[in-house]
Amino acid sequence: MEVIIKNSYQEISSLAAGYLLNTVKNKENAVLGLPTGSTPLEMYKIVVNEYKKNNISFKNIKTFNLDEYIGLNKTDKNSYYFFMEKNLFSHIDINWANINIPNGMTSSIESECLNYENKIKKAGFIDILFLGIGKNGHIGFNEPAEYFEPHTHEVKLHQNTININSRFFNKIEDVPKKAITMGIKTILSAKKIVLIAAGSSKAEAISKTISGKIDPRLPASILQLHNNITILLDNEAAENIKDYNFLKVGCL
Ligand SMILES: O=P(O)(O)OC[C@H]1O[C@](O)(CO)[C@@H](O)[C@@H]1O
Repeated sequence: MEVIIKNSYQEISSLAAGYLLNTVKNKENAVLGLPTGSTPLEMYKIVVNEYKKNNISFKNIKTFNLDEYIGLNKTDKNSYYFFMEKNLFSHIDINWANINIPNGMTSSIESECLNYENKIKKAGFIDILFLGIGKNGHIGFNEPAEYFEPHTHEVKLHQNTININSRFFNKIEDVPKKAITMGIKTILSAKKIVLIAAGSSKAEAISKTISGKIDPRLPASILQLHNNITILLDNEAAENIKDYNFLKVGCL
């Protein structure tokens, strides 16, 4: 695990954007795994700005999003499809046929999940996957559980995730109770993972992710098994890390 700690959210967002842009520059048909949530917002802003300034093309890039709520239309301002369109896809020259986000309005969740897995496999797996992390250690929408769900699946959201995400909705009752998410094996099959976390609310989950026991009750802890992962933290998200001498730490 490579852990990089910077002073600010802005700095880690620039680093994350750099990983994304370099991947696109170096491999014109790269496959990107993309997150939603508040954390990657600045990364997307930087990517869009750089795209406008430089000669970068996303024409042959394929993307797979981590998750989507069940029951929200693409046009719903809280759907992750809408989020991605607003914050990234409508600003770049990506081919819309290359965008993949689980369909939360499908009539068959089982076949949607299976198709999603097959599409990732057919694309040659994800070259670089960006992750946020929930306060409870969730990645994508893989909530704390008794076991790791390997593949893309339907998940029942935990009440604390519903509470936290209710800030985006008019009222808590409007927050969907279920979602479709990539599974843990799907996530680990990415060739490179970049996890971004900012703020002290993530500090406990981050210290357990980095040096806690690998435990499905803290889903991100499984990332210890990935052989090419970079964790980008601001000082606050890093404040609970006690002993990282065994890690390759870049602290600038
Ligand atoms: O970046 P935020 O808004 O703190 O969200 C953290 C996590 O929560 C989710 O948005 C889902 O609740 C994830 O997609 C994200 O990784």
